Amino acid sequence: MHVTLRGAGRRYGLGGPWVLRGVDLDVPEGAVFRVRGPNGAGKSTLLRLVAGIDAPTEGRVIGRPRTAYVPERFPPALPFTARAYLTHMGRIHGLGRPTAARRAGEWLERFGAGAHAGAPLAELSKGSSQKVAVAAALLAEPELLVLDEAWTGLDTAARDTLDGAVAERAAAGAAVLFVDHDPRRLAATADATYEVEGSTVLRSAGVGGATVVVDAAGPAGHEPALPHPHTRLRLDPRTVRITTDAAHSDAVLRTLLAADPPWHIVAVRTPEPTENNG
Ligand SMILES: Nc1ncnc2c1ncn2[C@@H]1O[C@H](COP(=O)(O)OP(=O)(O)OP(=O)(O)O)[C@@H](O)[C@H]1O
Repeated sequence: MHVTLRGAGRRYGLGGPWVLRGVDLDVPEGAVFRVRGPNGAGKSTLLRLVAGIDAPTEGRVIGRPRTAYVPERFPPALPFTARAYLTHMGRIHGLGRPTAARRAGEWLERFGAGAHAGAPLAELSKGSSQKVAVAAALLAEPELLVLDEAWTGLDTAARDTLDGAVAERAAAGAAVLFVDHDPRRLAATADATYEVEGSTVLRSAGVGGATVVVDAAGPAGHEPALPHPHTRLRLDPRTVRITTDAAHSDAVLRTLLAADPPWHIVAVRTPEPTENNG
């Protein structure tokens, strides 16, 4: 089962600014999608809507796969040991107690936290708490895995383990949506990148390939006719921001310049792929 956002918008408080608006996003089975954007753009907000732990202020979220969500900050002060917490989470996800307890132990071992199984959560280090948080998400074998900077605080070995576990879940047909500040994170696994920009969510071109951003000005209110794969964002009545991949950017520019009346190219830029913007 996949999850779809239709015209989804979220704002906090009465009359607060729209963090997200008019978001259409389809997260199909087996897809691994990265979400990028500057601090405060609304990435966590988007992930909470997709994970179903927050509801949109307007618009709809369609489909509710069995979901596991790892938040940016894991509440560490729960009155459980690591093993008991994981077993409890497994039970919530419908596992029998023996299976939940066995998987709890296996995932703690896999993340190099086996020694902490009997430790109260409140006494764990930040990194060890994070291992428990990702183990809790993985042991339920969710259909949708939502990871909000879940790698932060993990040691190198645990990061690699999480990369591998995400690839495994995707291969098993689960959908994965993640935010991470390392641009190389899951580069080989991710199918697409979505940019949260100006309260909308735009699909970037291929993850490995360069993205080209073209700002073009034309007659007020006109939409450029572009047969090439791209996303667009209206910046003002005359100006449209077109994002495409490098392979199509020349054709996009030619089409804009050959239009009648021609579009004026205001700016062309290639966002640095190593830009540390999540
Ligand atoms: N619960 C909340 N109540 C009020 N405002 C909120 C709440 N959650 C988020 N916001 C606001 O919504 C905007 C987007 O926040 P969000 O956490 O989604 O951004 P982000 O892209 O994940 O940021 P970062 O990269 O810093 O983690 C921010 O202006 C933030 O202050």
